Amino acid sequence: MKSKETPSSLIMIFGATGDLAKRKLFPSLYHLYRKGRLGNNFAVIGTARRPWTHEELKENVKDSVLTSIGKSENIDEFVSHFYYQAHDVKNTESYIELKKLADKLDEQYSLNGNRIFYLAMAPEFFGTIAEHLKTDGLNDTKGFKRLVIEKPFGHDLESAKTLNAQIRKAFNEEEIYRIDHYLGKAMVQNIEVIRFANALFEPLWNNRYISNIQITSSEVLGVEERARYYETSGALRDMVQNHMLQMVALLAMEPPIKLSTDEIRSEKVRVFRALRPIEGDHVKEYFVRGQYGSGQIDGKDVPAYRNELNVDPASNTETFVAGKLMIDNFRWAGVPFYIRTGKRMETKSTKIVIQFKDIPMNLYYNTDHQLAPNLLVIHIQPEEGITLHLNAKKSGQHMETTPVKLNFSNTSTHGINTPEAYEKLLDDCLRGDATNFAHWDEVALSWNFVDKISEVWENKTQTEFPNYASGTMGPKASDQLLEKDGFFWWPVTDLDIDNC
Ligand SMILES: NC(=O)C1=CN([C@@H]2O[C@H](COP(=O)(O)OP(=O)(O)OC[C@H]3O[C@@H](n4cnc5c(N)ncnc54)[C@H](OP(=O)(O)O)[C@@H]3O)[C@@H](O)[C@H]2O)C=CC1
Ligand SMILES: O=C1O[C@H](COP(=O)(O)O)[C@@H](O)[C@H](O)[C@H]1O
Repeated sequence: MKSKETPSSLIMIFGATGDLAKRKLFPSLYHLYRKGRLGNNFAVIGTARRPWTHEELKENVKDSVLTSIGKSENIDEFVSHFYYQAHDVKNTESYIELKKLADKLDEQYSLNGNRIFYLAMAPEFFGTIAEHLKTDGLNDTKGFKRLVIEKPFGHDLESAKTLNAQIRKAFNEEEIYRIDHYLGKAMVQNIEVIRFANALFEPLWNNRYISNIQITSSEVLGVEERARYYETSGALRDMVQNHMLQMVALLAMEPPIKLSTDEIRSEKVRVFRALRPIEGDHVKEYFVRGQYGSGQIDGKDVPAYRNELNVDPASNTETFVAGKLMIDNFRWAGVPFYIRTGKRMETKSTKIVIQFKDIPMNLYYNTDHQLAPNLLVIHIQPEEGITLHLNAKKSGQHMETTPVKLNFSNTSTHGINTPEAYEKLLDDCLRGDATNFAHWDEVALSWNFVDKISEVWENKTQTEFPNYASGTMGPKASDQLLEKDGFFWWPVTDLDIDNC
């Protein structure tokens, strides 16, 4: 559970010259500082190989924050808390220098030995850094020690186990914060509240009333500069193993007995344990993979995945996945959870559609329009909110129905901008709340599920790649996946709050 006190802490960012630090971490720390969530007893050490000075880091932090807030502001006081130490994570001696600086700042800012180590670096370094933090005494202080680890947490179950064993030599499970930034998104956090704080939904949240659940997370961007990583990952490892399965778990879990980290995590783990394994010949029945071809985005031509920088021209990597997940427990027996995610799709959107079963008898059957099913749409991004699709009487003399929508827009209610996911997660970590981070058991079970699918895909080259044009919603087979069950993907753009 979250502590209400403003913590004092040293925050050490490994990979401080990188993209994540610049685009997400520095601005998030600034927002926390502005809101008084960081207090004044903090110091940040940025490290990377580049021979920057403290001043160069400060300039970079300034630039990143001002770009992010889009206006000029005096942030010198905030920036004065930042320090830089050039450091190669493979070099033992530089940890000794790092420790000296950390101990000095600890005293200067009265940090009580509290330390957060944020690994914003390529995953191949995670294990080495964790080991050095222990052997070189950086985590040997009297305060709290927390290790924040970026994704991907391994490449498969085996490598994830190896990594976990490495970091567990230096940190306890309670000290490890495995980031899944979707768990910091306002509306992902809202799933629990919608379900467990509304008498209206919880009684209906089961296979008696829900016919299917659809989760779409589509991106317009292509692979950009990340092909080296993405070629070894693909959409299944990049998005499904973590973000998509985490959303499934939050939608499907039983109500926890209380809102503690352990209780929530244990309910999510039970969902992963109930996930029907999809393996061997069943993979093609339940899962569809796609790779984008060339096409048009916003009227501009974009290249096929195989023509992107650093991509193998015969690449078998999937940039799109659609799947049907079954949760074999009492609550969800028979209810498909459809997921789809991909790059270079028509629109940037993450939405969850809960489709309720039709009413038992339609009194209005003979009117012009057949009754539309009730839908609960949870808008995760870019807009944040909920829409409930109902049927009402059309105004006029006749007894005709018309679909109506009840909207709640999170952004318009709570101000212009809800906090960035990273801001919330950093705040949680500072306060020792690991609820919105992935526990090892969740990571292991989700790799176990995904490995069985990737095993089949890696052994069988997809001869039809590319199989969807950039700017579309994926391959035809993704639509057929639902059609064979008598459903269809609700078009995400039609469901936008603005279109209501
Ligand atoms: N960028 C993003 O939006 C997201 C990133 N992530 C994850 O965050 C992590 C970082 O990603 P990102 O910032 O994009 O990566 P970048 O490649 O932009 O940054 C990598 C950082 O690591 C440093 N580095 C590389 N090798 C060494 C070394 N031997 N010793 C010390 N420092 C080193 C680099 O600095 P230098 O060259 O100066 O040494 C740089 O600061 C990855 O795990 C990624 O998967 C996750 C979600 C989103
Ligand atoms: O983790 C990742 O997520 C992003 C999508 O995140 P979003 O918050 O913009 O939806 C994805 O582009 C990236 O490939 C993946 O590594």
